[in-house]
Amino acid sequence: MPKAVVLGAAGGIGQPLSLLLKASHLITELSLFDIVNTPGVVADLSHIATPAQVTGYLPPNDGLVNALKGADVVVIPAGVPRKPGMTRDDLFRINAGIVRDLAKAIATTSPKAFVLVISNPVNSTVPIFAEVFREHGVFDARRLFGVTTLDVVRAQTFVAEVQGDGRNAPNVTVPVVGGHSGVTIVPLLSQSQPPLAANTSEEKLKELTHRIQFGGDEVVKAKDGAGSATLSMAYAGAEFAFKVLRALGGEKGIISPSYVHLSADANGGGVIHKELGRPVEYFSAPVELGPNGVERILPLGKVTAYEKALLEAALPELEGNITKGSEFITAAAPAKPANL
Ligand SMILES: NC(=O)c1ccc[n+]([C@@H]2O[C@H](COP(=O)([O-])OP(=O)(O)OC[C@H]3O[C@@H](n4cnc5c(N)ncnc54)[C@H](O)[C@@H]3O)[C@@H](O)[C@H]2O)c1
Ligand SMILES: O=C(O)C[C@H](O)C(=O)O
Repeated sequence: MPKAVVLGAAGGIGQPLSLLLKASHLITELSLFDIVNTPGVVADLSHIATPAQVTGYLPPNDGLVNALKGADVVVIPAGVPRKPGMTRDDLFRINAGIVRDLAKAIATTSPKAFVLVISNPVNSTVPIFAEVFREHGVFDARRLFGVTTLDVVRAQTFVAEVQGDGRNAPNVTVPVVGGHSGVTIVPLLSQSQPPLAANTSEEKLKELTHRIQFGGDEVVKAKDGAGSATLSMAYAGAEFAFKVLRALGGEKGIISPSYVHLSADANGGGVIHKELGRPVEYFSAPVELGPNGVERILPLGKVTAYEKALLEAALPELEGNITKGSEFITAAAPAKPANL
């Protein structure tokens, strides 16, 4: 039975996420790391009568390394959240260095683990992980995931509300693709199941799209300086982690959108490149999960002219975010000695 690790476990997301993981019977070991307050979180969770045995670690010494030893799945909500008026990209200055250091520890301690990145800006932090893993010779695109599940969860909820039955949210499916910030979040509302009413106005479609793209801002505004989504993110992060764990356990046919390097499937994301009309390195698309991680990236399928325009609007920002993340590592790498 697998070991799950949470890095940033004492934070706003980390605590409820660790609770949901502790409550799950899919894991037997739950290892928590944070730079503060881990012992209290561990003491609290360890009284819950579920199989997972909880251990906690702090820096300095080998806290992070010990937390990561033998990890099968590492979930990462470490880093600072937004305040009103900030974009996710504004978090790069602080979070890029945090995730780089966590990535180095994973690369050297648990290079085979599935890595689920929540820390923002996800569009850039995932490329940071990939480049650090590449530098250490352990990059496997099939095992690195940007967690975009919250966008899907929001889409389910908001579409069910528009359909007049909020209670049906768990039965609604809406693919949400692209990235995880503003216009890079692209809901494919034409593929909603159950479908939106045929007479849904263009205005309503735009309103719904905007709400899914900027749902995070609603929470940041309501929290008024006290952070961003934590509880809904913990729910979404756990939901995705459970899918990964079930696939790891051999369950077949599990599909979930996730932000991945498109080399993760056998044809290198060729289907998506064709659909988008240009190559893009990372993209959130529905992926089929298996015991080795990504088994297959599914095509986006039929999109409307409106959705095509949304995809076109998403790509420049997404590509800029990807380059920023990758170059944070590659530009800092020492130059290779010239071949004499
Ligand atoms: N992917 C998504 O959909 C999504 C959704 C919500 C929030 N987020 C992001 O998740 C991150 C965390 O949000 P939060 O609300 O939990 O913030 P928070 O400030 O409440 O918690 C962050 C935790 O990270 C810890 N931390 C900082 N540096 C660390 C390090 N080097 N190693 C380990 N832990 C470290 C902090 O001590 C803190 O406990 C933010 O970047 C936020 O933007 C992403
Ligand atoms: O909005 C944020 O900054 C946090 C998160 O990315 C979200 O979508 O809620």
